[in-house]
Amino acid sequence: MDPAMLAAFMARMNLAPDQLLSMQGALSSGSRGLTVRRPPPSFQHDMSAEELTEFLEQYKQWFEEDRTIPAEPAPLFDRSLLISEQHRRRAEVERTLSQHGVGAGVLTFTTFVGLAKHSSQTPVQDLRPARFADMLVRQVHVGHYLLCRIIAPCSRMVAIQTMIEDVDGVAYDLSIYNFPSTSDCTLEHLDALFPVGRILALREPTFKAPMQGDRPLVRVDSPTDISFAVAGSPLLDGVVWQTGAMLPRSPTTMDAWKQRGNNYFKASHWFLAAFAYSQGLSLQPDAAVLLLNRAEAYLRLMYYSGALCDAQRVLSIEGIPDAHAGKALFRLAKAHYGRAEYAAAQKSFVRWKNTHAGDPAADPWIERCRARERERSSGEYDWPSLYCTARRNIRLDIAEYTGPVEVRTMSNRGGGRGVVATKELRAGDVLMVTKPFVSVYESDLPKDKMIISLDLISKTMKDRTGAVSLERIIDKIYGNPDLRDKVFHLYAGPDYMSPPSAYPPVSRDPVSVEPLNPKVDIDIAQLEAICTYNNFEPYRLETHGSGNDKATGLYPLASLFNHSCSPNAFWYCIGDVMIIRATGLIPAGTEITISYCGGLESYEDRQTALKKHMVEHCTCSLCEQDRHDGEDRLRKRHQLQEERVLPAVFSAVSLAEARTIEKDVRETYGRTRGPIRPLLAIALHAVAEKLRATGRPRQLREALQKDMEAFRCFGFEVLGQGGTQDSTGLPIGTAHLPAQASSNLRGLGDMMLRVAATYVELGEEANAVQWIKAALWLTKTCVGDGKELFLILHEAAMKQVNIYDYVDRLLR
Ligand SMILES: C[S@@+](CC[C@H](N)C(=O)[O-])C[C@H]1O[C@@H](n2cnc3c(N)ncnc32)[C@H](O)[C@@H]1O
Repeated sequence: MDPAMLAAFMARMNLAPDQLLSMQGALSSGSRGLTVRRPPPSFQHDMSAEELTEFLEQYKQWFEEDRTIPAEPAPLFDRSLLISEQHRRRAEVERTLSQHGVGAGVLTFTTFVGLAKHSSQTPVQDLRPARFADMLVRQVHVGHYLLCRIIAPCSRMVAIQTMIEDVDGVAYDLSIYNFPSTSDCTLEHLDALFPVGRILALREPTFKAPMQGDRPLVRVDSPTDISFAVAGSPLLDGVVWQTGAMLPRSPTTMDAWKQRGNNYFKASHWFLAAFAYSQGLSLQPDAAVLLLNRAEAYLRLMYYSGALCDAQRVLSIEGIPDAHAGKALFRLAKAHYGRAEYAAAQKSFVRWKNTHAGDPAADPWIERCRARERERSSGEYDWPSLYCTARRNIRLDIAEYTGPVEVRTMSNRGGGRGVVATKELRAGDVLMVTKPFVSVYESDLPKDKMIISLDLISKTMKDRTGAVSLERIIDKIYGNPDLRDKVFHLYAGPDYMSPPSAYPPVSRDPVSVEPLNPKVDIDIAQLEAICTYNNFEPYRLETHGSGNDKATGLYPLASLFNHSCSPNAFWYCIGDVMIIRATGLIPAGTEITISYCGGLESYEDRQTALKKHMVEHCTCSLCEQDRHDGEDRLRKRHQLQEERVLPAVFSAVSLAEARTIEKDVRETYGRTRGPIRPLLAIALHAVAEKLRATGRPRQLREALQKDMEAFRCFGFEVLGQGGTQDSTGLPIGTAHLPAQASSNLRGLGDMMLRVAATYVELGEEANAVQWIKAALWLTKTCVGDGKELFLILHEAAMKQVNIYDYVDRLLR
């Protein structure tokens, strides 16, 4: 920095002349330094659950302690040294990436969620400009924006990192988090978004003390806090850069931007294409081709709100050529479809068809619109076909359905709301079929990158699908600003204002998407809390919860259900579609609960899972009974579950040893508790399997007894071993499904079929048929449909015990 600039800076900082010397010393070394603070506790990847909780407590304490250090001026750093430092970082990242490309292992990143962070809610035009000289470290500059210019190429860890200068030529690091399209992008992609010379206006920036060293940095968490000040922007009026002009090498005409956008589009870089078209549009706002092209790019990005607005704008331009109008109409129709406005979509597709005689392009779309409308009004779906599609493609195209339920105020629940039945419901009734706002599956993510996200709200570690889901939600709101309330009206915990009592929020009109100057505010801290309180780990029926495809999904409507470990409704997913059904009779007006912790057997596991969802103390009947069994029994049961009640153990031990395990598990349940004893059910069935393996009639009969008891322990009403039946003629009661149904649907059906196979072996066909019918009833009630899906779901189990053909014939 030249002496004149330094003097100007000193004057702005209100620093006395005698401070100049130390300041100058700091220029090259940065040694004047910030207040020394103790280093944060360090995280180890192999921490136990207890150590992790302890670490997260300590980290939070450290963070809060750090916040009590008063804000202070930042030391100055030599601009050219910072630039060369950033070039060095960039080269390092390039090296790492090129080595990484040849299989150098997994890159691991750690991030924290749940720390205080500011996101601006004030439009940039209502803010006042600030310069670094006005800014203090450890301060959020509310009421101001920082006009800055990128002076070195980007690098990245979790955040995008670069170097910026303000109008005075004072330079510091900039970290940008959560910017759309950048989570796994190349450095060239970053260069296109944030090239050297790009001018940004950062709304209400946070100037942060660094974790290491003493170089403070500007941290931007919300992408909506960034406005891109392009040529002609009023933000640049009268601005003179001390270090001289420095324009990014970018197009200066609308046509050149269009060309650039088209190049990106051809390379499937949809966001970069939309970004380029937006820059062209800043030069010529009514350029129909740019709007049309951007609408198409937005469709690919699933920015349906943006696509709809752009297409509408084209259609409103007077004298638009027919070809443009046709394209705009088709894109408008697709945008309506993406927004689940099926009637409006159908109308637009039909309009298009009417002006394109003989062209069948709209026909399949019209058919899809009709199918979606049918699903939405009837709640009826082609489950076998959806199930088969979901095995290849997780994201399913269906319309959502909301059954006879509604959200009501519930003051005894965190968030103050819950879901109730609006009419009497019975086992298997569909309450909701719902799509995620976003979902992320392990299989969506690159194999060579690991993000560990440490959640300081729930004091738990999230898997990387959890970390990525936050980025995806931000991206979706960025491109669909009118959907913001759908997420932001969810419960964010007691640190935030109570959400509105009604849900879902009233639908808003679509909002245009302007990447240069976003029209929506996304509060990242609140969003992180919303994710902690509301995210699901979707259990997919077609993978049978195998755990190979971990996932995180935000299902806003389903998030309104409160938890119970013995719920009156159960849920599962086919692909990414969540289905919620009643477990049994639910009188009108009764609260409907679902389980947040799947089919976890042990009390301890359930409490750990509930911690992630911020349910402090579950008061459901199962938890009450478990607590009544006492801590010793619960500890013993958990230990048995972890060490003994495992398929590998049962297959290795003798029948006598298996019986001992069953006895040990039995003793962990108090005599007086109710019949639901999930771990005992598993042990009993394992013993039954060992008995079956002997093939001897006496043992086969005992196996049947064990399985009957197992069914009772899971929560079925067993009406008799091939004996008494109710009016349905089935050997189990059909008024009620066990809570286990959702997470072990296939397992329970398989068990029934093994019972049937045993009866076949004993020559008691009538009983065998009853149990096959029971398994069929279970599939029908839990998943809908009958034979087709039943045969698919249980094919492996039936083939294993040689009854597939027998069952197939029976059901024909
Ligand atoms: C996904 S939200 C459920 C809907 C929430 N009640 C609302 O008003 O938006 C999860 C939060 O609801 C509350 N909650 C859920 N089940 C509960 C229960 N059984 N008892 C008390 N609060 C519960 C907890 O605060 C939990 O973190």
